[in-house]
Amino acid sequence: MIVTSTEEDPVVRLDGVHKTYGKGAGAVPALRGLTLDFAPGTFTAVMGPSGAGKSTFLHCAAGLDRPDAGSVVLGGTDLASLSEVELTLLRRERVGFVFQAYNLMTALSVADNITLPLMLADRRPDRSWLHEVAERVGLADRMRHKPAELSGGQQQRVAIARALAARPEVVFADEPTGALDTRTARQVLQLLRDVVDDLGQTVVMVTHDPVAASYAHRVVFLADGRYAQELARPTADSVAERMTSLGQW
Ligand SMILES: Nc1ncnc2c1ncn2[C@@H]1O[C@H](COP(=O)(O)OP(=O)(O)OP(=O)(O)O)[C@@H](O)[C@H]1O
Repeated sequence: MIVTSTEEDPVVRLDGVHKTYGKGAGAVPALRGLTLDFAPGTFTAVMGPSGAGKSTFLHCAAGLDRPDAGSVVLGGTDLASLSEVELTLLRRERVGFVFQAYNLMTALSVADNITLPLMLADRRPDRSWLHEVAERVGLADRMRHKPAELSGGQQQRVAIARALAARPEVVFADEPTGALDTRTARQVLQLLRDVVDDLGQTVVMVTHDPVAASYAHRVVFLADGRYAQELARPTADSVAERMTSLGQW
């Protein structure tokens, strides 16, 4: 298990990232010189008080939005050097996403949802990898079902399988267990941890929940749009304690 890495290049590196919404008197600075990196094969939780810049960080890191200043390098590619089309392709082929609301296509089967990113990228599915992913998320016998026929936890596991299908360099998860009950949430979090430990996937998860964060190798705390501090080998208690020391959540 890799907890931190000093030798390998990070999968994602943000350096001095600034992002302000709006202009003039109404301008809201969301990121104010954020520098942060994520080593390969690690699971990082990103936390911080409301308004700390977590969503903005995720959008900039995943190439969904562009910083005003500073750089984001993903798998050796400086995102600022890419055109909009190239950025779309990078998101499709090199990044996986898991959202709170699953975001599955209701008309498609589980199997088609999982392979959708590959179809969009015009890539031939790697059958043995898809089989491994389906087995791992425990849905191999549900491939022909529609999302509405699955529980919330199962739908989120489909979303995780979809995120893994293209073997992305990094998976970004935004409150992936926010809509799930406690027991189901723990299963989904353990699944995320397992894909990191067993498959070497890199996962970055934004969360408000100290229990969710405790499944990560490392918790990074943001405050006022900057890196504030971090915690290795977190427990729910140690995360909750740090949260209180960072002020109002
Ligand atoms: N589209 C936008 N237009 C204007 N201001 C925005 C926009 N998006 C975010 N902000 C502001 O930027 C700051 C950081 O927002 P962000 O959503 O990144 O924080 P967050 O840590 O994810 O917060 P939360 O935990 O409440 O979701 C906040 O002050 C927010 O109001």
